[in-house]
Amino acid sequence: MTTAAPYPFLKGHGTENDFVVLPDPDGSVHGELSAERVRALCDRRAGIGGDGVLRVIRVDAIEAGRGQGAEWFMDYRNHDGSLSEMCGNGVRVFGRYLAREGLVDPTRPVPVATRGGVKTLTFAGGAADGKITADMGAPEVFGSSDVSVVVEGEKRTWPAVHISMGNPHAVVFLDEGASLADVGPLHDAPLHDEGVYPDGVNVEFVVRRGPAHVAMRVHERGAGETRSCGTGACAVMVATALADDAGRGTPYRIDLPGGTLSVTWTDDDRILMTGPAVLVASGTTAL
Ligand SMILES: N[C@@H](CCC[C@H](N)C(=O)O)C(=O)O
Repeated sequence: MTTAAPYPFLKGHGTENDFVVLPDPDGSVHGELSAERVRALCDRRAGIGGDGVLRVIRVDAIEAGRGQGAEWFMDYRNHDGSLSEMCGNGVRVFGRYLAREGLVDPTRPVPVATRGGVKTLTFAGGAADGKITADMGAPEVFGSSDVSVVVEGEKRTWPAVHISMGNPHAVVFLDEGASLADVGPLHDAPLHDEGVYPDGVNVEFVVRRGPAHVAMRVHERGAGETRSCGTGACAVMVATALADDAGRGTPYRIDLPGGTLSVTWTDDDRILMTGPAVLVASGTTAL
């Protein structure tokens, strides 16, 4: 691997879904950010460590003319260097960085361009340091009977609900009385139908905790089991609200190993996800 000149990075997380943030406003620092470099940065022993990388780059430097009013593009990469359309925890961390650096005005909605379209961030109380709500747009629900997930170690197959939040999800409801630990270790990616998910899938396992309240574990495409997944929490909320036949506008509490997110499905078919976003370190690296 080639060694780069030292360049700035930050480390942040949203409900312990953690990211290496790479400021690269005009695209001159990283050029074509290689999968190899992403893997080196995300390595938890030899690198900085993270579930993914968030490159902060101006729309004009990467997708000129496609920002629909957004100035900034979240160039998201998974831990293994693969691309994803969207990252829900990542976009809040991305917004935290922009607000902290004075690159956006947190008293106003902030549009962020992603491969999954423009997502708009709202900062609680207009403050740069409170919770952040991401308007994740409309979910796509593809049905509930023809998708299954197999966790090899447990030799179990579950039906799953196929939902897209820009990226693909399979939501599995465990039987009443089951616990999330019953799924067993999620070291390997759950098996899934390649015909349904040709580009892989994020798999969520869900138990109910009470009215409009669930808990979940997630195995992320390109990252393994993580402590949280924002788009996964949104997919889980949609699947649960459909199962509940719930009216729109009810906030659902989604507990994850790394924290709690609140997700609401609006009357006009948008998913609003609210949660924390934290920057914990900054420095330079030549990785
Ligand atoms: N952790 C993210 C999702 C990241 C992308 C995902 N692994 C994929 O490949 O689609 C989130 O918070 O949404």
